[in-house]
Amino acid sequence: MPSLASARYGKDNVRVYKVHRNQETGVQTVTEMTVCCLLEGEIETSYTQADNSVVVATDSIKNTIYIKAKEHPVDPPELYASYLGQHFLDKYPHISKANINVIVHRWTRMEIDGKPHPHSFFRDGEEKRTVELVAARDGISIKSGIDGLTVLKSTGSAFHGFVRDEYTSLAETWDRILSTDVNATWAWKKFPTVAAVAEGVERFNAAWESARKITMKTFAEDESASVQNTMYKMCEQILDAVPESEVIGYSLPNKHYFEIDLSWHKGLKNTGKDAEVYAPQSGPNGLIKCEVSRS
Ligand SMILES: O=c1[nH]c(=O)c2[nH]c(=O)[nH]c2[nH]1
Repeated sequence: MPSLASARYGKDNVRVYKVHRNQETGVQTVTEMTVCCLLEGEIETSYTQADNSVVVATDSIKNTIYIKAKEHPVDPPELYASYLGQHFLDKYPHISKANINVIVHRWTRMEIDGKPHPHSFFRDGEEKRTVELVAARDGISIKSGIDGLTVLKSTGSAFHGFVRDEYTSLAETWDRILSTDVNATWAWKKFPTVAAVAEGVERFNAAWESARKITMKTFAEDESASVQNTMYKMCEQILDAVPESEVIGYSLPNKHYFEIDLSWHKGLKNTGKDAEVYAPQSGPNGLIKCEVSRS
């Protein structure tokens, strides 16, 4: 006899834009996000018995996403997601969990003639700020993150000493190109209430800035022995910088740049210390992940 093992539903890809207009200075500030909201609870009969009396329509969920963005600040996204998630628990007794994902897109203020422009912005990269939040009856779990921060260093990275056997063709290297699209997350200790999220709310933007700085500084300055070792150093530092974080995670593709032997053409030297022109690879790529927690 089949039984419903798990179920959640809601609205995905809800695009939201909010502007704040400072009436005194005339300066406007904008936020653009993509929101996903999926509900769980006593909703089994909607699947098993066509009982729609337990269904908050996904259209109403979409409306709620807009209304909560109007009623509350959307910066930081962790606080907005908390208000949104808690709303579904407060309003509908049969809903036990609201899973909220927020992706914040970059709109960076333009500088015109050396001055920040009051209402014009540009997209300075596809990097996103992310929030994965679960609002439940026993509290609010939040994982914040960075996604799609593309970085490259042209030296200061090595990879040697790895297993060599009859499957190995990769040469050891003491100087290689290192490039990746950073996905980093930091999970917060559970918050008992929205009020606890709101109290000391500066923690969220401060953590995002620290994580971003640590990621870039460590990437740039570490004499990397491997992706594994460099990412572990990043995790250690974020745990230190963000005392309320519990688990730091990284997922890093190793985007390969291959040397090209051009010696067949007039003896051109383009390998080893003479390598200048490389072939960036779109795949396959390495994929290295880890999570680091406090022991
Ligand atoms: O930093 C690296 N880690 C690996 O595990 C690995 N494997 C590989 O082929 N190249 C690399 N580079």
